[in-house]
Amino acid sequence: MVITPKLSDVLFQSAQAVRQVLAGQSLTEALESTPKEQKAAVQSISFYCMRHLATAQALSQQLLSKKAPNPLVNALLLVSLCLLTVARRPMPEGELVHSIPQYQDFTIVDQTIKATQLHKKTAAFKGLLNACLRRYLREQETLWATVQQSEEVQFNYPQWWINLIRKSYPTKWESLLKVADFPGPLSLRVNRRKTSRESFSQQLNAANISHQLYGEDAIILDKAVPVQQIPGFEQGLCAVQDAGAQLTASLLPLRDGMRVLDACAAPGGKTAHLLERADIQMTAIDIEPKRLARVAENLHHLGLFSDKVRLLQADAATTQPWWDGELFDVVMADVPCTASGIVRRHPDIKWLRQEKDVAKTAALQRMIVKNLWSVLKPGGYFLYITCSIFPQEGIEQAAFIQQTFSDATMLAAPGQLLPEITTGNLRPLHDGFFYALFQKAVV
Ligand SMILES: C[S@@+](CC[C@H](N)C(=O)[O-])C[C@H]1O[C@@H](n2cnc3c(N)ncnc32)[C@H](O)[C@@H]1O
Repeated sequence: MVITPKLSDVLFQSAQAVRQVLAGQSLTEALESTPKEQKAAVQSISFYCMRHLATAQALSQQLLSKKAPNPLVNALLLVSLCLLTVARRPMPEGELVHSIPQYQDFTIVDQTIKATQLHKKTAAFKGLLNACLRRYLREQETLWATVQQSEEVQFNYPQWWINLIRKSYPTKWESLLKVADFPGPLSLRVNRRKTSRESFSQQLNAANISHQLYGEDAIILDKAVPVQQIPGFEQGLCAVQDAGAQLTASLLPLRDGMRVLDACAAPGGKTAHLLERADIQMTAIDIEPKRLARVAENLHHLGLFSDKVRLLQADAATTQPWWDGELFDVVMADVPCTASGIVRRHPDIKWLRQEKDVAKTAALQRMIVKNLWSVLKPGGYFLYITCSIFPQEGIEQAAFIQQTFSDATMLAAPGQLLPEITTGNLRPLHDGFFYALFQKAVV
């Protein structure tokens, strides 16, 4: 029997998650403490709030004469305002309903007031929230017109981010920003070790899951379904991975027996893809032990773990103490970045990043690259990857690599991959990535 959680409980838990993101935690981490039976509903509402946070914040400022009395009251008001404004937003072409349910206005207000009773920090402010929400319903046209003056509200990004994208992409900045309004499609990578893409595609057809093929190994579902409904998912026939992230394996000239270093591996999507494609000696490192544990889990699940795989918790910016002194044929540097290319899947990133993080992250990327170049064999391949669309982390880093290493030759690679909206389709097939491939000269 499916138990539908009470909306008041869901609103309260969503407010808890939003409050945690506003305090600096990622939404994924914040949702870890959500009760299981409320998880799906809370996830859908809190993700929606992250997509439309600037609008809700601007409306809330109009409604409150001063700062919210505490962060939880603030978050509950933001969540309610997000839900009250669902009907005003456009939907992707061909979709009849939003990814979150639409409730009647009076239901949202009533359930928000009930939610205030769930915590002592909100209970005393029932009257305040009631007054704000009722005023929103009375004056929404005027309030909406006022807040819409701001670019932050129009695009639901911090102003520095809007400015940076406009400066970097003067002809397509608006569509690049709008990409984050809707979740990305569910994309799968077919595990070549267990099945072929053709046979897997037939299994999906038999299960009435419509889809399209992309690149060499990807399958993009026309409509997302829970992964448990995907045939063979539990058996590791496929894994969830954005189609843009799957270009990695096609770019590298992998051959059996090669020594490959995946220098920033967790959670292991690209590690797994390379292991599906060739019998390589894989060293996968990551600085975060908790994230590294997920690489192991994912490789086991997909049947890719063997004595040819070494997983090490290590810092890619130094060779001490993890490197055994033997050079690698291939180094893959999927470096830590702002993740500005994947905001439609992680909309909390827009609010967690700060302008200063761009330069800080770019500096770390350079340290990592400098170190990793030293462990690459002459004649070996070096693939630099980020899931960012900021040029400081992409094209400018590729130029840095060329200038810094006189023995680096740049080979053909996609460069900046943008999640572009094509005519009418608000859901690009892949996220934003940057790929640059180099070969080290043989001296
Ligand atoms: C973009 S993610 C990698 C995604 C992964 N390649 C995949 O396809 O699943 C970047 C990773 O770099 C790790 N990281 C950050 N700083 C690092 C460092 N100094 N050394 C090694 N790993 C680092 C992070 O913990 C994170 O898991």
